[in-house]
Amino acid sequence: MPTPFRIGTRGSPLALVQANMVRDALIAAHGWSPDHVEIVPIRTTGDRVQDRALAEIGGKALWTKELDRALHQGDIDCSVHSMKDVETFRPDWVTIAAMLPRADVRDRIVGVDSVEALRQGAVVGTSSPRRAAQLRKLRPDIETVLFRGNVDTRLAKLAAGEADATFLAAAGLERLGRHDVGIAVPVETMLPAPSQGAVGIEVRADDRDAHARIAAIDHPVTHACVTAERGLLAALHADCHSPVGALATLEGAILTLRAELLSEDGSEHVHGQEAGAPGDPELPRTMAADLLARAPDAVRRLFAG
Ligand SMILES: NCc1[nH]cc(CCC(=O)O)c1CC(=O)O
Repeated sequence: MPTPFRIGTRGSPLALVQANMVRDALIAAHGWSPDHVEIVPIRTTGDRVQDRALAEIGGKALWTKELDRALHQGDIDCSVHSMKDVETFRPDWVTIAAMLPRADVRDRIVGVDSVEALRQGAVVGTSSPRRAAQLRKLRPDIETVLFRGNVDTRLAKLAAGEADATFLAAAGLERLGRHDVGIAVPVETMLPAPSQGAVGIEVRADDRDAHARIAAIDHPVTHACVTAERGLLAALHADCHSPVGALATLEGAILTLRAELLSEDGSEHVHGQEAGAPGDPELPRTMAADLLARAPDAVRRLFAG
């Protein structure tokens, strides 16, 4: 029997579904037999710590540190991530070799049918600085409380009356088969997090075999859009503390990047939209410079880098 190709993943239900999508794609692309691919779940600090905001306890590295170590040591051949959870700046020894086709990029609101339908003074559970700021931009009367944990934990908190509503990414809900949960919020109302809905696969930069195998399942449209969104984050020196929404779309040969930066309470904000060639690293850089130049002080201060 050949040595199986090892796919490293976090152990959460969503992460395992996404790892299985990668497994299925590899089997289909290479005609491999199912026992040629092995899924290796790895428990991360981010999975263990559920009671504080992600930003507070160390950011996106919490989801990637243990997986990085396993990849670096050669315990796994690739690692699968929600691109939204992948740090803006990655070490040189690792390469994002592919992205799967993106799912619905929108947030879903759970508990009420829309942002507009929230009662005056409602309480909304979220730990996302972006969602809190975007919500309070539209509805300054609303209060936010900390909500973390997996989908079921958050829904249980909602059912227990800890909040009137919460937000969850449509992508995660769909991949978990929870099509019944929540109502999609239009991107015009809440611009999604950069990379939301995209699954990425990393390999060691020096592992040419793994790179070739993984590159075969790449979805170039998703890859181009998410690369532009991540380029914007890099140019802004932004991370998971930063209230920023961004969404790139590709139609024909034109990539359109939309972005919004907000102050923490959402009272100040700046929005931009620019079109250009996919893969042009100048597009997100120019956009970042333009947004920062136009941003009110309370916003620019958050992106001082
Ligand atoms: N920050 C946690 C996280 N990372 C990826 C997803 C969902 C899947 C995705 O957006 O790709 C979620 C949950 C959420 O935001 O509701």
